[in-house]
Amino acid sequence: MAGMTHTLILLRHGQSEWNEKNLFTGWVDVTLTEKGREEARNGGAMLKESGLKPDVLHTSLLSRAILTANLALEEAGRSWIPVDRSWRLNERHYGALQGKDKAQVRQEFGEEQFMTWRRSYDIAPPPLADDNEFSQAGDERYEALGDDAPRTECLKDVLERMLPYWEGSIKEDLTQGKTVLVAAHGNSLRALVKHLDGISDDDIAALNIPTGIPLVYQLDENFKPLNPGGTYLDPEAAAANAAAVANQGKSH
Ligand SMILES: O=C(O)[C@@H](CO)OP(=O)(O)O
Repeated sequence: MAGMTHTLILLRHGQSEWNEKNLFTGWVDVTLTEKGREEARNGGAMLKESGLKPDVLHTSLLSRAILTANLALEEAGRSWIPVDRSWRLNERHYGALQGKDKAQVRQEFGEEQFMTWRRSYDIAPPPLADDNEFSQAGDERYEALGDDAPRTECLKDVLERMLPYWEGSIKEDLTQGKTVLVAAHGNSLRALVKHLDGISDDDIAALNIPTGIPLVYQLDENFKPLNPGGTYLDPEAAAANAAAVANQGKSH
């Protein structure tokens, strides 16, 4: 339909137990802290207040995104909407860094290596061994992936595995005129935002997504943002929270 616009809402999960402890998380399935639950409910209240009404939800297979979406939608009075979940929306697999303290990694390997692992576009941490306590090998939710299940990922890998889901399931819902809510993770959402806004491989390093604050995109008929960068429903809180994410590993 000519002139058709689409509404896409991105929501990063609220604070997780490992965000609080400052540990690299990736595919480890940790739950939300009480603060994270509160952030999720606040995000839902912001949605309600804005008048935006998600018609369909897409989440990763990780509990922190699922729980965040559930709490936010309950608050917004829309728990009933249909849901689609995919590993393609999962957080970046953090390889051998999963379970490690960010400040300790920074201290041991230095600022440059730490930031290369955290924010470079195409350099992944070393792979995580299958017998590591934080490995997902053998986790039934990834059974269908077989040997293709990642053991580490860089942001480029995340973008490449996320795109088919964006191009397929999400665009399909948007094309049907549905308001789509995507509840996912810091790095899977960075990948999606990079794609939507055409951010360069270098510039994406500086972009951080805050927890629990809905980021709304209005897209034109070619899925190009009419509001580049999207619009946070609470821009002030989003800026402060994103700065805190950027500085993780620098304290304690
Ligand atoms: O640990 C992780 O999985 C991510 C998100 O919490 O961290 P970072 O912001 O360092 O990429």
